[in-house]
Amino acid sequence: MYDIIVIGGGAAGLTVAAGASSLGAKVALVEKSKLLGGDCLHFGCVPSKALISIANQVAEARKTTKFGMDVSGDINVEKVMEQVQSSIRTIQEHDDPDRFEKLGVDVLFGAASFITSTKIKVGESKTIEGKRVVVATGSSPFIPPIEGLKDIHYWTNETVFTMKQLPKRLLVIGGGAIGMELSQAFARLGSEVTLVERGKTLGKTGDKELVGKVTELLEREMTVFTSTDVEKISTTNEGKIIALRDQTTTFTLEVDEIIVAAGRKPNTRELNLDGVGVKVDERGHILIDRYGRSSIPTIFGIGDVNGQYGFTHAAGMEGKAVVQTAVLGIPSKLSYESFPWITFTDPEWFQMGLTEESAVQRFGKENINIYKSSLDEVDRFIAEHRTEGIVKMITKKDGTIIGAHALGVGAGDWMQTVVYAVQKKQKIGSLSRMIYPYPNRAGAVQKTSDLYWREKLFNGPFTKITKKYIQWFR
Ligand SMILES: Cc1cc2nc3c(=O)[nH]c(=O)nc-3n(C[C@H](O)[C@H](O)[C@H](O)COP(=O)(O)OP(=O)(O)OC[C@H]3O[C@@H](n4cnc5c(N)ncnc54)[C@H](O)[C@@H]3O)c2cc1C
Ligand SMILES: NC(=O)c1ccc[n+]([C@@H]2O[C@H](COP(=O)([O-])OP(=O)(O)OC[C@H]3O[C@@H](n4cnc5c(N)ncnc54)[C@H](O)[C@@H]3O)[C@@H](O)[C@H]2O)c1
Repeated sequence: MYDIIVIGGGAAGLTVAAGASSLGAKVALVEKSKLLGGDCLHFGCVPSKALISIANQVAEARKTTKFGMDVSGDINVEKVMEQVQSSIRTIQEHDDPDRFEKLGVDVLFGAASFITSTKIKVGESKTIEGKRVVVATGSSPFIPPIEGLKDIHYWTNETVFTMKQLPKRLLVIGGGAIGMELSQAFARLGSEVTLVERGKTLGKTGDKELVGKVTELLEREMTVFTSTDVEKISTTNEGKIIALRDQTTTFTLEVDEIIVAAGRKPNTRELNLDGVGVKVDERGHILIDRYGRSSIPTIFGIGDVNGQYGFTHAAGMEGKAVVQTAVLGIPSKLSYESFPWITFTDPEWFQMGLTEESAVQRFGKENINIYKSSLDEVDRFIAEHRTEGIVKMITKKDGTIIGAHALGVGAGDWMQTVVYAVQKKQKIGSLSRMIYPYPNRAGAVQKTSDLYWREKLFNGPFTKITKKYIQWFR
């Protein structure tokens, strides 16, 4: 009898397996594919960031023509993907089954499903038993029911990182994080990209002002259609004919290849959750309480499978909390307070907490302050000719940060200071009091947080008092 059975060897499952066994629990980790690491390593974060980095290098190299460099020619995508795969292989070593076996974890390969709430079938014939079961089976690409799509070849995040030929004309369906990141990467590698989003905006949950700016920047490199549906796809000798419909008209487009990035679906179908009484929502996500427990309290659902926040760092946070709850019996809440994420477009888009719209709705306009700086006011970005972007911080009247958003080169890194401040319950003023080595990019945070003091100085009684004091001191 295991103390814990973990189903799924991705970001969430590996965190639990390593954490639980290091506390001395008897752990089994079951993985359906041949390798540990999950989506993030094999088809997600790692290959996409490797691809984005190469695409950005190509874009930067092309810019050097204006300094007299002779940069021309086409990209060999097979070679690009070789480098992408080599990034995966290097990180894979960290997720080697041997490492987990050495930690005391029994690693079993095969698809898992529930027989009872404590008995798990692995592959065709093996059965194991555990006091607690953590389901961390992740998610897969959702393929929308578009007429003609299933009859043609298309790419998803599970296949695209093995592409061998750069498409001349590429359609990307879906303007979420995957769609935005991959569209820009392929546009920079040399494809003519059309990005189609059926919703009103790209990155739908974002702060409206930043969504507008990201869209504007992407539109410089590709065609973007929002509020547009793909109605039908057919093929001819020349390519794929895409029938599109926006709010007023229908029109067609011809492309060579299609990437589908239209959302995710949880991997719960084959688990027999229904058979053991684990409740799921209408899309199949495991319904959990604030400790990550399902409707059967000894069964947990963490990572993409619970449909909360589809990020590796969410899976990690949930995994750590569940180790404490399931192994030590000390309930630890999953906490999404001050949860940040980054869309790795260039420039990067950082988001944390409330947007301006949601803050106004929640607290009322009169109860919040908005502090904004444009990157064309920050020396480093000016020096580098990379002034496209903005920092926006939203606070309560007392300076408590309730939202932080940024678009800018490297924003994902330099906005981490704000994450730390929020987690340490520091107000916006304390960000202004730090020393920022000149001219680092985090200077954009300083510039924005300085606005808080400036406002206090000019709108409060402080200047009147200091004036009087200086007169007296003279
Ligand atoms: C293109 C792309 C880019 C991304 N970029 C980022 C990023 O930059 N930053 C970020 O934070 N997040 C990113 N994500 C999201 C991130 O990849 C996921 O949030 C993360 O992988 C979720 O981890 P998980 O453990 O829940 O699932 P996974 O990592 O998918 O792991 C689930 C594992 O369970 C296994 N499994 C499934 N069913 C069974 C079964 N029945 N029995 C046994 N094993 C099973 C699977 O084979 C898999 O190994 C990206 C995702 C994609 C698709
Ligand atoms: N940088 C990152 O952290 C990062 C990067 C990539 C992915 N991810 C994770 O992966 C997941 C995002 O995946 P995604 O971008 O596929 O999903 P998503 O749900 O974020 O976006 C999918 C988009 O496709 C649109 N769509 C759906 N059907 C459509 C259709 N028929 N025609 C046109 N548009 C259509 C939806 O309106 C939606 O905006 C999230 O969990 C995200 O957190 C994170």
